Amino acid sequence: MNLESDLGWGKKWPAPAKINLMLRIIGRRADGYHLLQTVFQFIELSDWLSFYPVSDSSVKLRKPLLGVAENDDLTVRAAKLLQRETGCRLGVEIAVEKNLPMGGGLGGGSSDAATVLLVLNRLWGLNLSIEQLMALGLSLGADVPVFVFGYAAWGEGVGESLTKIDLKEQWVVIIKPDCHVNTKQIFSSDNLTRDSKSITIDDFIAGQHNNDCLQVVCEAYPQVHQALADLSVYAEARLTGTGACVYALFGSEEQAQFACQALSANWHTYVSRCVNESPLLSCMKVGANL
Ligand SMILES: C[C@@](CO)(OP(=O)(O)O)[C@H](O)COP(=O)(O)OP(=O)(O)OC[C@H]1O[C@@H](n2ccc(N)nc2=O)[C@H](O)[C@@H]1O
Ligand SMILES: Nc1ncnc2c1ncn2[C@@H]1O[C@H](COP(=O)(O)OP(=O)(O)O)[C@@H](O)[C@H]1O
Repeated sequence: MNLESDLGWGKKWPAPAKINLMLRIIGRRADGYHLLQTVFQFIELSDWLSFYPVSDSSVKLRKPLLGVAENDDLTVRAAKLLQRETGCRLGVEIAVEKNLPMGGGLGGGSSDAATVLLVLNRLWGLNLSIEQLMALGLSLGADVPVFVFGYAAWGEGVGESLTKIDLKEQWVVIIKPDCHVNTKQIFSSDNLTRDSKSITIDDFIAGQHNNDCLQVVCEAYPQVHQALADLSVYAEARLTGTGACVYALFGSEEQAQFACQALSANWHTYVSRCVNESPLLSCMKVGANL
C-alpha cells in the first residue's frame, strides 16, 4: 500500500443517516431558527464518499447530483469552507455514491458535509479539533454538528448543543414516501407548535417520543400520513426530523425484514440497524491505527 492510500485517499468513507427519535420545538431565536430538543441516533444506511488528490486547489465533484448545482452541494461547500478557514491551497475531487434519499429527514446532505470535514481535515493535514469542525459544520446546516460529533446524542439549541446518550441499538424499517419535504417550509408554517415544554432525558426514556413537526407535515403531505398508518400496523411509527421519511423500530432483524417485505409492495422501504457510534467514526478510528 502506498502512502496516499494509507492516509485514505481513494478509500470509501461512509456518510451515515440519522433518525430523530423525538423532536420538540421549545422556542424560536431572533434570527428565526427554532430551538429544539431532539434525540439523534445513527443508522448504518449510508452514502459513500471517496476523495482523490488533484494538482491544483480546485474542489470538484466526479459526478454532480441530479438537481443540485455543484457549487451548492454540501460536500463542495464543506471542502471550500475548510480551505477558506485554514488557508489550505490543496484541492480535491470528491466522488459521492448517493444512497440516502434527499429531503427525507435522514440528514444525508448534512452527513456528506460532515464526512468531508472530518476526512479532508485528515487528508489535508489540517489538525482542526472536533469542536472546530463542529462549529464549521453548524455554519453549513443545523444537522451537521451531530455527524461530526459521531455519537448518538441528546440535542438542544438548534441541534448544536450535544450530549452523548446510550440508546438501545435496534433494527429500523424506514418508508420514504414519494415526496421531498422542504425543511424551511415546515419551519415557516403558522400552524407549527413552537412552545412545547422542555423535557428531560429521563422523560424521553420514559416514553415521550413526539415530533412537533408531525401534524404540519401530515397536513401538507398526505403520503406521509398514509405511510405512518401503514407502518403502525407493525410497530409505533414515527416521523424523522421534518420528514418525509417515517420509521419504526424492531427488536430483531427478522421482525424488521418481515415488516419491510410486506410494506415494500406499496412503498419504497429500507431496513437498517441503529447504532450509537457513527459508522464514520468507527472507520476513522481504524484509519488512525494504521
Ligand atoms: C429538522 C432537522 C432535525 O434534525 O432535520 P431534517 O428534517 O432537516 O433532516 C434539523 O434541525 C434541520 O437541520 P438542517 O436540514 O441542517 O437545516 P438547515 O439547513 O440548517 O436549515 C434549513 C431551514 O430550516 C429552518 N430551521 C432549521 C433548523 C432549526 N433548528 N430551525 C429552523 O427554523 C430554517 O428556516 C432554515 O433555513
Ligand atoms: N450532498 C448532498 N446530498 C443531499 N442533499 C444535498 C447535498 N448537497 C446539497 N443538498 C441539498 O440539501 C437538501 C436537503 O437534503 P438532505 O440533507 O438529504 O435532507 P434532509 O435535510 O431532509 O435530511 C436537498 O434537497 C438538496 O437540495
